[in-house]
Amino acid sequence: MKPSRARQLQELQAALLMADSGSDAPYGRVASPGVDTRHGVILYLEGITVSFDGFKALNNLSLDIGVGELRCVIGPNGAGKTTMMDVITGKTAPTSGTAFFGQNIDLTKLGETEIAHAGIGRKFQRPTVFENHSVFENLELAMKADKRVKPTLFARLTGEQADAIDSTLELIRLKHEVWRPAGLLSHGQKQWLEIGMLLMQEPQLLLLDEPVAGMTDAETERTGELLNELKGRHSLMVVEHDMDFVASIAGAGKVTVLHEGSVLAEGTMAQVQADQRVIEVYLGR
Ligand SMILES: Nc1ncnc2c1ncn2[C@@H]1O[C@H](COP(=O)(O)OP(=O)(O)OP(=O)(O)O)[C@@H](O)[C@H]1O
Repeated sequence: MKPSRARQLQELQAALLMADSGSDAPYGRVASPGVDTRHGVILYLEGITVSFDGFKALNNLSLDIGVGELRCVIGPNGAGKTTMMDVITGKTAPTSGTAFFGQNIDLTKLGETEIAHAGIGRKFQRPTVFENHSVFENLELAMKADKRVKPTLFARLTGEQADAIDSTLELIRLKHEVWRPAGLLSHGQKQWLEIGMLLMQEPQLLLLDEPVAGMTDAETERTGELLNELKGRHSLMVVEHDMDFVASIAGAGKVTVLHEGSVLAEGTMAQVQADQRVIEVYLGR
């Protein structure tokens, strides 16, 4: 017999809670303690060094991201992009340096789950959606705990909850797939759904690791539009290898080029593309 929807929701919520307590928890759960962004900066990294047995994966890295900014980060293999995201999300402790979320939240003193709760969402390369459950259920389950519907048979979404799901569906272009099991979506649609699940947590800063890897050209283009729609409402850091994609979404915004664990160059896409050091270490390869 098919399990009831209430039962399915209970199981899913239990799975999410378990994921929450684990070190790889991708989604935050509780209200942000309040990020002080009065200076217009959402993320400050200063002099961050990460040494692995003496090898510096990050070497005195400094970088700021403004509130509402869409920042693209590029760099050749081994430049330190993943390590930098690991530091921001509390997965890796820096050997030295400071990392602040807004003015007041010292990321080096928090664990992964606390950082997710504080308002930093991370999208890994591979989509991790609940394949047997519909697009709607995936979004419903990802909703912040205090806003989520109780898993009872008679549970109803409030108007506010329904609106949040509806506007996210619109944003991630999955309104026409709302009852489709997530496992039947295309790769690109799964990636959008996972972005939607992160958005249900209302993060202030979203880190996206190669969001268009494996996507078709049409999906890539739509993802670019989506990220530009998110800009302003959220602050975004997009780590990408696909230069054409970065060129298409960066607009007049800043692009940061990492190399050997440090910032090699920073500026508009046109500026970094014209930078001789960048051409040598990355674009020229
Ligand atoms: N746990 C670790 N122990 C030892 N060295 C590591 C560890 N993690 C990363 N490194 C090294 O640190 C450097 C930076 O790695 P990182 O994965 O951050 O680079 P990346 O820019 O994300 O590369 P890619 O584009 O290939 O994903 C690499 O030389 C990598 O081999």
